[in-house]
This record gives sequence, structure tokens and C-alpha cells, in this order.
Amino acid sequence: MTSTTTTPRSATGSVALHGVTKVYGQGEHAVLALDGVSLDVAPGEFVCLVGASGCGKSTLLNLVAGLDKVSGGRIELGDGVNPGLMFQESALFPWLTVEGNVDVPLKLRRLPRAQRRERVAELLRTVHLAEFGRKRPHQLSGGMRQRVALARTLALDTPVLLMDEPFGALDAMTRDILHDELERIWAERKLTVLFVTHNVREAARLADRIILLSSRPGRIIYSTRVDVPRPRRIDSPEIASIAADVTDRLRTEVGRHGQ
Ligand SMILES: Nc1ncnc2c1ncn2[C@@H]1O[C@H](COP(=O)(O)OP(=O)(O)OP(=O)(O)O)[C@@H](O)[C@H]1O
Repeated sequence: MTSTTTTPRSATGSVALHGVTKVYGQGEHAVLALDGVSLDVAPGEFVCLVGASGCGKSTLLNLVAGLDKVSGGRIELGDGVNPGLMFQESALFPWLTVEGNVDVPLKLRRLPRAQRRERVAELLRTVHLAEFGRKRPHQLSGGMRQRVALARTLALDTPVLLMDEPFGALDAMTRDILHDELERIWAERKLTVLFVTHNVREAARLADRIILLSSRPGRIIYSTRVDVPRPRRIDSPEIASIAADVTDRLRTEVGRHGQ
């Protein structure tokens, strides 16, 4: 297999996977994690990836993020685009304040101090944490820490956001509020979002399109558009009906593997 990496193309915010394959290890211990995954994500599209545990969702995000190399196929991103990645754990620096954490990407980009201060304040307003800039991560709730992580990712000024179960550890109410916040920020900033979740209702609540991956190897087995108008409610009958359809397919897939 050839080792191909992420290559740029002109449409900012677009993400395209062409026959992407990922193999971990070698010989009899080799694990085929992804097998021929092709996916075109339009600029500004919100795509949710769902699938059973171990189907390669995180692998796919890591490849798009450029943290790992594909074993075959290729990934195309817009010119000069470095996607932002967010995880279930906020991964904040505990010794820095909220402002200090959001400032990290700006410092790395060597923006002048005054401009950084302005940007940090604007980003904290965006995630509704303007009053909490001087706090440290341990003084915040889980939901607030994820807001800081989101602000820090937005500080990268990237049009592509990769989110790996970002709200997986939060209670239902906090998650519900963060869905609204993320949807607002996504729409305002015209972001392209690739969002991994185990929670099918969450996928139906957020996505323009839901992609279902099979297990070992990960292949796209189903894709559906969510044409429910926004704003949406996670407990609405339309969302429940789409979630039920995807859940049935997921159950069949999990059953096939005897998991
Ligand atoms: N570094 C690695 N070395 C070997 N195998 C790996 C490695 N990373 C992942 N895998 C294997 O690749 C497959 C896909 O893993 P991945 O973490 O991408 O799945 P996932 O869908 O994100 O799982 P989960 O939903 O449990 O987070 C799994 O079988 C996993 O055991």
C-alpha cells in the first residue's frame, strides 16, 4: 500500500476522503481499521459519524487532522487548512487561566499582545464565558471546560472543526445547551464540522448528514440527510424518528458482529 497524506485543494472548508484505508500494525497482527472510505464534506456542512465502538471513527478524525498517515487513498483539505480538533476531555492546561488557555493558539501564531487580548475576550464572549477569564480549569464545571476547549479551538481560525465525542461526558441538560451553542457558532462562522458520537439522537439533532460506519473494517454503510429545519429540539418527534431509523441500522450492524 502507498503512504499518502493530506493534500491541499482550493475550496476552503471542504474535506474530501478518497478511498481512505488505515491499517495498524503488520503481518498477522495487522488491524484494518478503515477500508476504502470515500466522503465529500461541503464547506459549511455539519456531518456526524456514528458507528459501534472500534469502527474507526477516531481513526478517521485523526487522519483528517493530520495526526496520523493514511495507509492508502488520500485526504484533501482546502488550501492551507489546519483543522481544529476537540475531544471528550477538554485537555486544558491546568496551570493556565481560562484566558491563558484560549491565548495559547494565538501566541503560537505570534499575534501581537493587544490583538490577542481582544481575540481572547471576543472568543470568551462567543462561548458565554466572558466573566470567567481569570478562573482556572479546576474551578469550572465539565460543560464550562468544554466551552473553553471550543474557544481555544476557534482561536485557530480554522474553517474545519473535528470533534471526537466532545459532549460525551456531560449530563443531558448541559449537552442540550451546548448543542444550541455549537449550532449557533457553526452557523455564525460557517464552519465545516465532522462530529463523532455514539449518541444517535445527538447526531440527528446536530447533523446535516449522518454517516454510519461498519465495524472492523470501518466502511460507510449508510448515509442520510437530516432535513429537519433548525433550530431543532433533541426530543422532537422528527429527530426521534431519524434517530430510530439510524439506531435500527446500527443494531443490525452490531448484531452482525455478535458484539
Ligand atoms: N494505535 C493503534 N494500534 C493498533 N490498533 C489500533 C490503534 N488505534 C486504533 N486501533 C484499532 O483500530 C480500530 C478502530 O479504532 P478507533 O479508535 O478509530 O475506533 P472508534 O470507532 O473511534 O472506537 P470508539 O467508539 O470505541 O472510540 C479498533 O479495532 C482499534 O482497536
